[in-house]
Amino acid sequence: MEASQKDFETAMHQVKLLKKDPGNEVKLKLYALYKQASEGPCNAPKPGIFDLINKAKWDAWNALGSLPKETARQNYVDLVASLSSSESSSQRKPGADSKQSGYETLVVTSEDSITKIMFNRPNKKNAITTQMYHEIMHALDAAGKDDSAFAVFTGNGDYYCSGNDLNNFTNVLPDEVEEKAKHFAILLRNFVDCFINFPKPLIAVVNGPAVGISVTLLGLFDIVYASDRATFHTPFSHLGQSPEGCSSYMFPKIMGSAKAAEMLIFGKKLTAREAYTQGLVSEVFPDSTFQEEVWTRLKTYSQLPPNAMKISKQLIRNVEKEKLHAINSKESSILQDRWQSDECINAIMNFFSKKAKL
Ligand SMILES: CCCCCCCCCCC/C=C/C(=O)SCCNC(=O)CCNC(=O)[C@H](O)C(C)(C)COP(=O)(O)OP(=O)(O)OC[C@H]1O[C@@H](n2cnc3c(N)ncnc32)[C@H](O)[C@@H]1OP(=O)(O)O
Repeated sequence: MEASQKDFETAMHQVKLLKKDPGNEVKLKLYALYKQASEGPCNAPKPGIFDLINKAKWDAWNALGSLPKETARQNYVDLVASLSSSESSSQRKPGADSKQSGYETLVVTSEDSITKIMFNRPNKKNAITTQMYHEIMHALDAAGKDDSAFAVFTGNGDYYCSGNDLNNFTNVLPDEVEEKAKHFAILLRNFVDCFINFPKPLIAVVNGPAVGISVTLLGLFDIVYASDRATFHTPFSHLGQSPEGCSSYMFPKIMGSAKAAEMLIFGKKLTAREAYTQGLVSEVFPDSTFQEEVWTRLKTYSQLPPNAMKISKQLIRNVEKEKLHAINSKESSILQDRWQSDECINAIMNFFSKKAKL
């Protein structure tokens, strides 16, 4: 049914009740539709080029050409209805309805133009199970296509993430090891590829200790904020394994080969301050104010023009994309062999016999 004059008047009243400024672009659209609906095609003289505000209004109205009054009225009523409904949904309790369904190991929310992907196995220090690898890939794919400005990873509980869930190694029968190792190498390669390919700014909010692959991936993030309680640990040699997440290339590039070697070969654990000094972390915050300071800042950044941010991210990252894919492929194939080695199998058995807490 077409909008009536009464609907139009009600919409004009609703506009005045909007609590949030809808922004200049929307206000110009409202103005143009209002003028077209009430007076028809633009008939006012064109303002001078330095009369910027009136010229913008005139341009918006004039751009509607010969749009019929009834259509303009309908479009005006529809636009106001969408503004009112998005305002009332944004007034709902934060997080109440923004949580995306279909995830068991993550909490994925979209609010304030930010897609937040939270590791959600706090009792297991957010260790990454095979299900979680798949859910993260799915969440990244969706976040790359949704209307958020950027994606943020963080952890629920006291840990950011304790890396690969070592239970991924259990339940593998001796005659299945070769096949499983091949399968996991493909999974790992695809998983890391999702981070290399992610088109928007990618931010880590490292709320606590980070281990293994959750650390190496940080080299593929654009910004890393850390609580001063966070630590960064890549105990690959202890586990009979080798670096992944493109860290064999990104870490020496970020922190220099001497510092990267200490982390990736000897498993030196860094404090948040050390990680900051070495360029892995953008900024460190006191744990007591971490969440508040970081999210306030991210909300402000999320209001910047999203396409500009996306293009800048891609300019920074795309030069090395092919190289990173090749490195990822190499690291995954080396790990495929490592997982079948005695060094690795013994280290995993040690973890489960609780002989070797890292
Ligand atoms: C055949 C081929 C299969 C290949 C499969 C490979 C799949 C892809 C691999 C990609 C490459 C990734 C590499 C890495 O990430 S290497 C790093 C791996 N992570 C670790 O080695 C950390 C192990 N955990 C610990 O050392 C400690 O738990 C930790 C220091 C993190 C915390 O110690 P704390 O004493 O504070 O707490 P608990 O140990 O009591 O932990 C609480 C419970 O959480 C469980 N937990 C924690 N981390 C892990 C983990 N990574 N894997 C599995 N389980 C984990 C821990 O066991 C406790 O559980 P319970 O309460 O049930 O005992």
